[in-house]
Amino acid sequence: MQNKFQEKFQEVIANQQSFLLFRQPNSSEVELWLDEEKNDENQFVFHRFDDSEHIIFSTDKVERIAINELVNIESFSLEQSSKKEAISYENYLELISKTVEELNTTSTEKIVISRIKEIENEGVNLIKTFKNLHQNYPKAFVYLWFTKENGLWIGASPELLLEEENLTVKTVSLAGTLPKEEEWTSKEIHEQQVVTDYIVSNLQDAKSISVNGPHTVDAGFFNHLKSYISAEVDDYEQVNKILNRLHPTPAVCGMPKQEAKNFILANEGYDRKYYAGYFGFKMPEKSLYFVNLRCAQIFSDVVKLYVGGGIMPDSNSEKEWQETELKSKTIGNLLVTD
Ligand SMILES: C=C(O[C@@H]1C=C(C(=O)O)C=C[C@H]1O)C(=O)O
Repeated sequence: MQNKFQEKFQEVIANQQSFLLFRQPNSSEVELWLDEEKNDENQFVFHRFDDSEHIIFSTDKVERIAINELVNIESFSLEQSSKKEAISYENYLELISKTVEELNTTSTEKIVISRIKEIENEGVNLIKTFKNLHQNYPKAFVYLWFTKENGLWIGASPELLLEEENLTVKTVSLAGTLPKEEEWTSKEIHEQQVVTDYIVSNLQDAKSISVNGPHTVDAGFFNHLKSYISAEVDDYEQVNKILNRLHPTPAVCGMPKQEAKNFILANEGYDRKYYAGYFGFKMPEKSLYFVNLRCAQIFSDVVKLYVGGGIMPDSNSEKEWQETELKSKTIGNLLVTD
C-alpha cells in the first residue's frame, strides 16, 4: 500500500495533475485523492465563498498511509502570481471604518471583512510544511490541494462546518479572537453568540438540538470562543439542506447573511475564491465539512495568506488589522523552506 501511494503521488506530481492530499483532525494518516473515477459514493468538494463554483473530487478507492511515511516531492513547478492582491494597512483601516459605519447606520449586525497578505515565497517545501501543520494543529483539518485552474492551496482549518455520522449532525460556533493573555469582552461574546443563534435557527427541522459552550479554545497563536452544537436528522437529504443553509455562517460572512454578503462582495475589493468557502467529504459511513479558513495559495514568487475577522458596531480598525496579522501566522509562520 505504502509504495503504491508514493508511486501514484510522484506520478501525479511529475505530470502536474490534480491532486488532493489531506489529514483529518486527530489522525496521523494522510489520504490521497486523484479524481480518477467518477464515483457518487466518495466525493470531496471544494466550494467557493460566493457559491459561483465548486470542484468535486471523486474516487473509487481512497489511498492512505501514515503521515511520517510521506516522502518529499522532488520538483513541482508552480505558476507565478499574475496580480498583486494585498491591501495596504491604510486602505484596510479605511475599509473597517466603512464597515463599522454600515453597521451603525443599517440593521446589519455583523460583517466579516478579510484580506490577502502576500509574503515572498522563499522556497516553500510543500511536504515539510504539510507535516509541520499536521504536528502543530492536531485538531485542524489539514490539506494540500492542486488543480491547474485553481493552483496550489494549503490549509489547516480549525472550524467544523458539518459532520454527519449515523444521522447525528455536529457543528460548532467559532468566533471571537484574542491574543492569549487578553480577557474576553462583550464585543467577542456577542460576536460569537450571533453565530450560535444563526446555526441553531438553521437546524429548525432537526431534533434534539444541544448547545454546549462557549468555551475558550487554543488556536495556536491566539484563542477563540467556541460552542459545540449537535442534533439528530431523519435522512441524508436533511444533511445537504443544513449544509446549504449554514454556508456561509456569520463566522465568515455576517448577519443577516444576504446584506453582509452584498457588502463584502461590493467593498472588500478582491476575490475570496475558495477562502471562507467550505471543503470536505461525503462517504457512505460519514460526512465531514470544514470552513476553508487559515489557508494560503502558493505561487512560485509569493504566498497569499487569506485572513479575516468579524466586524461589530464597536470594532476598532487598528485592532482588526492586528487580528488579521495574528491569524496570518497560523500558516505564514509554519511554512518550511528547504
Ligand atoms: C475569518 C476568519 O476566522 C473566523 C473569524 C473569527 C473572528 O472574527 O474572531 C474567528 C474564527 C473564524 O470563525 C479567518 O481566520 O480568516
